[in-house]
Amino acid sequence: MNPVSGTDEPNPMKLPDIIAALETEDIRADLAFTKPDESPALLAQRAVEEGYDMVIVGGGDGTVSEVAKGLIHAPIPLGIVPIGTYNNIARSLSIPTDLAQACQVIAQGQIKSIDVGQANNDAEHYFFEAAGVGLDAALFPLGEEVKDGQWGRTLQAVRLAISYQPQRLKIELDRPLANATTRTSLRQRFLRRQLATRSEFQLQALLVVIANGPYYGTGFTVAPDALMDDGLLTVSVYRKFSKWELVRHFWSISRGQYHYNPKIETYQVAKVRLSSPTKLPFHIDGHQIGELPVTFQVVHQALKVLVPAETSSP
Ligand SMILES: Nc1ncnc2c1ncn2[C@@H]1O[C@H](COP(=O)(O)OP(=O)(O)OP(=O)(O)O)[C@@H](O)[C@H]1O
Repeated sequence: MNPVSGTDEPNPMKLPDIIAALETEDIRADLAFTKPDESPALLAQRAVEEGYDMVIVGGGDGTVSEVAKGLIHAPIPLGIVPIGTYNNIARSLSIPTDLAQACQVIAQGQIKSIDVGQANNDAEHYFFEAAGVGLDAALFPLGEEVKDGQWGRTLQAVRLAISYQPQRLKIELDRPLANATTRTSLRQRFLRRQLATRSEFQLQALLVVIANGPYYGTGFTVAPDALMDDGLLTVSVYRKFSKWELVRHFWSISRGQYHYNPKIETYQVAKVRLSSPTKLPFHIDGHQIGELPVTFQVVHQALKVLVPAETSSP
């Protein structure tokens, strides 16, 4: 459990309720708290080695993803008690935020093997929500401080967003465009006819989001149709957006309303490579970890998670 995830009452005060809810479900758990400067992935790995039946994480997306990293390809599942601020991973998996209901899912739900994203085939660089290149990668370093209500940082983020220019990018998909296209914009339909057999293209874009699930960041519905178990990442290319359109779009997706916009091209692939003639950073789950070129790929069914029984995907 992360004692500081979320913004409401301190998590240790929720502990008696969580333990009682687990006991009601006949689950007896040993408890460990996360530390600010130590990845809880190690705790999860140790639990696997010591023969525990499952690992239950109480925390937000940062904590859930760190614990999950320790369980990639492990034989035991992850149970999630979402007590973070946005809980995108839990939301993507239809796990309730009510503590008792979340514990019920852990006891009575089904085990689902979900996909995980990976950057550059690097065992250190898994992602669960989304990766990105362009404006959001530039903004994410400011994100945590904005989340903490530091208004100076918010102003800095707005200034950066307004002055950010579209970037030249080369996008290489692992399949021909015609096979990667989901909902089609006019340009996509044009591409589909003209370039159906091509799998790479060059363009200028404000940002490219590579989503594993529907939600990321501060609760954005970024890829409403993304499933976490289909072996595919959803690549959304934001082209020719005016700043005003972008603000409007992100405002509405932060409120769960996703409107299909013909200026967003969407592709579904298992692997995508992005490169650029300029130095551009990329992020995974909000952490800026390197510069282009980068290859993102899906690791199919990498993680076992307890989700509500008989719920259709994600
Ligand atoms: N014992 C601790 N004391 C202080 N900070 C901690 C401790 N354990 C973990 N952290 C920090 O908590 C952060 C992760 O928080 P987490 O993402 O779980 O919550 P959140 O930000 O409220 O939720 P969400 O990501 O869903 O919005 C990491 O930055 C980590 O370093």
